[in-house]
Amino acid sequence: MKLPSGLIVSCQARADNPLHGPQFMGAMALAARDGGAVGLRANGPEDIAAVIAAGLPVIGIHKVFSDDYPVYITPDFAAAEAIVAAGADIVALDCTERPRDGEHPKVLVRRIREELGAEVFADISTVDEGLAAADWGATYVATTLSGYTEATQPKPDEPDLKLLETLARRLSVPVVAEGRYNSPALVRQAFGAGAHAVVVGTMITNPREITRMFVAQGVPL
Ligand SMILES: CC(=O)N[C@H](C=O)[C@@H](O)[C@H](O)[C@H](O)COP(=O)(O)O
Repeated sequence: MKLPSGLIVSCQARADNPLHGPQFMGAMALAARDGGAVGLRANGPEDIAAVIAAGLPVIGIHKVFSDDYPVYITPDFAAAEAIVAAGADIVALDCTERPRDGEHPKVLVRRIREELGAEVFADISTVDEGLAAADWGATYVATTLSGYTEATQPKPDEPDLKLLETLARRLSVPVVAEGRYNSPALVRQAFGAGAHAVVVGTMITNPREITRMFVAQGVPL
């Protein structure tokens, strides 16, 4: 399924989160769909299989953490294969130039498209990485990793609208805004800057973080 233009909701909860698990992420997906989301992003085969029931296009990722390498979003072909088998329409992967254990992202993009027949969603952090990923054949380029790589730290509170705007101007593939789009006003700015779609995670699907924000910013000491 192609990714329509609109709001995409990322339904993710790590193992330490009380909402971890396919039952919760499946329910989040239904709520997001009923609220008007046009697509979903989910992590790992189990959660992906659960969110598919919402009937929206799914951007699948497979986070695999390593002590030796910084790349963890779908770091290798086996990780991509597992999420396509679970039903992901689109595979998102780290397309930064950071060191990894295994094949270069250029090779992964080609293999995912040719061998798995899936579309590729390139998570990048800089203009050069975005241009390279589009050259390699990525179907979508997304600003997901801005603020999370050495080249883009320290992480600001605001999303990287400048990166989005530059890529949208220079690329012919759809550019997706992702990372710290924490309010409807910022989502609107992303569309104004040329985004094809905007992915929102924490502020919609992570009640623990939302509660922390209310407590930190709203409750008097
Ligand atoms: C850097 C990284 O690992 N980002 C992850 C990618 O899948 C998720 O943890 C984010 O929640 C997602 O990108 C949405 O962003 P935000 O939660 O800021 O709306």
